[in-house]
Amino acid sequence: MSSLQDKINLLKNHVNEYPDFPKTGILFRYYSTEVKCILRCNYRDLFSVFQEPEIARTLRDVLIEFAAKVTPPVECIVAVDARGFLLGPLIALELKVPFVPIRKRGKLPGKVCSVSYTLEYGEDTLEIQEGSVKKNQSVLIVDDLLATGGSLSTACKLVEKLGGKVAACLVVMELTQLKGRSQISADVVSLIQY
Ligand SMILES: O=P(O)(O)OC[C@H]1O[C@H](OP(=O)(O)OP(=O)(O)O)[C@H](O)[C@@H]1O
Ligand SMILES: Nc1ncnc2[nH]cnc12
Repeated sequence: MSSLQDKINLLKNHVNEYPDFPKTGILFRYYSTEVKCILRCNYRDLFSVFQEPEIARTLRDVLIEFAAKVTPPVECIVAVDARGFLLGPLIALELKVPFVPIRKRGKLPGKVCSVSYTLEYGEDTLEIQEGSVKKNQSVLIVDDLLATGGSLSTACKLVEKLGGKVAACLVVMELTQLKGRSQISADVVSLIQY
């Protein structure tokens, strides 16, 4: 039986990396005022993990192990468009709690709550459906990757606007040099750090 660290190392070995995606030298470069330099980050593709069912099963098991330990116990899983949707429902089904999506602007029907955030060039908006998270519900927010923290901190704001309590954020990968976790007041757990 392999240890938790063995499983995480196995996952790390199955995340494919691409140096110049989506565009050579332009996207996935981050300006961080903290470290006062331009960082070029390889694109980390979580989909490669899902090409091998045994590795995907390992990812699911590890995420569930972390999610089950969150206090107060998780009552709702929220995940961020789009790669977060690979993970959120897997955990929600096992924990027998609802799954709620946060999507990019204009993708969710019905009444929505919106929060905008700044990107290196421009602005983006994330949305959640009104009433999808209940008042005081203990929420776990899930995503594949934490970079600058813009997406995850905006997701926290949306959950809080609906009256939910962010118990923790869980990501598979964290680009630590970008210090994204400093944007988030809730606990942040990452499985793999680069
Ligand atoms: O910490 P941040 O700087 O906000 O970056 C992290 C976000 O970037 C990626 O999503 P992306 O917007 O590329 O969308 P996708 O999942 O639809 O590919 C990733 O899935 C995270 O949600
Ligand atoms: N380096 C990266 N790889 C994959 N997705 C990302 N989203 C933001 N930065 C990323």
